[in-house]
Amino acid sequence: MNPLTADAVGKRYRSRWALRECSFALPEGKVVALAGSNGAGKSTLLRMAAGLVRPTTGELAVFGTPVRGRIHPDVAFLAQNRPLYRDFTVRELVRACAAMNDRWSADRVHDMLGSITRVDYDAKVGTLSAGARTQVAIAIALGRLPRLLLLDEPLSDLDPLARDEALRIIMTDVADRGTTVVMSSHLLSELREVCDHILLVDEGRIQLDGDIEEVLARHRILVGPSAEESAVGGTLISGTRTERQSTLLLREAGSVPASWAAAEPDLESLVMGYLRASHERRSQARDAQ
Ligand SMILES: Nc1ncnc2c1ncn2[C@@H]1O[C@H](COP(=O)(O)OP(=O)(O)OP(=O)(O)O)[C@@H](O)[C@H]1O
Repeated sequence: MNPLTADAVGKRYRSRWALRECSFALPEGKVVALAGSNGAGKSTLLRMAAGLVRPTTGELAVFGTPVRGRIHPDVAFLAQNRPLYRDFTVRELVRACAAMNDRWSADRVHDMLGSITRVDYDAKVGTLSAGARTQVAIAIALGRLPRLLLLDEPLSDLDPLARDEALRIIMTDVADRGTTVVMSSHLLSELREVCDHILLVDEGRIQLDGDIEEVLARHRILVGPSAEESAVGGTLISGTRTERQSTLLLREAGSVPASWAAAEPDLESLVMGYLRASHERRSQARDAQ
């Protein structure tokens, strides 16, 4: 069963739509990269999936059950600001979370904290480094034994070593329990190493949704003389141009003139190409007004 589906979901804050007509069905047991530029609607989508924000239109469902204003028992959500009681020690925090959750595995939390991060249980949460705090927050989220883990920017403000540790905790759970993870982030190169699936949101709409390998294989970056651009076949997503040379991102590239070089994009250039396209659409709409 799909861990998370969205059917024509939209969210309006006052007069402005943050998300519109978003439909998707995420596959089970995958690690999903939720990408998009600042203000694209990633947090809004995750908060709606966690039952913290109600959609204005459409419906989200977790394992087939519509999300109606409360978190599904199989879901754990870690918000961007990692809300933790800073005056508690790690031990007190873990005990408090155990008391607050009907379903809880102390062993899981101790495994994660003990063997992977070696966090000091007697340290006050507020005195931990940002990396250690994130690791504690992820370990606690996993204490709920979620089947769907929603993480909003789990890697932001972490140094490369702390990022690696945080990802290791997450991936250990994926390997041990087949958890589905949806992780918003701007760090595409890091996501590429751990994610199977991409959901790209921009302008409040889903721009890309699919298995990363398949999505990359459907696209090509073409570089060649600007004068011959009209001879290139396929669906143009976006391009950058100098007087002599064009660099184009195409979906389902068709005929490629001999003077052009073609290569499969990496995740970063693919996402950049789509974000550039929506930026161009926004500029054109502004110019037309
Ligand atoms: N509570 C709110 N009230 C009014 N507008 C909001 C609220 N929350 C979000 N928005 C607006 O909705 C849009 C989407 O915001 P959201 O935080 O979901 O984006 P995001 O993709 O998570 O951004 P970032 O990458 O910067 O965290 C933005 O324009 C934001 O200003």
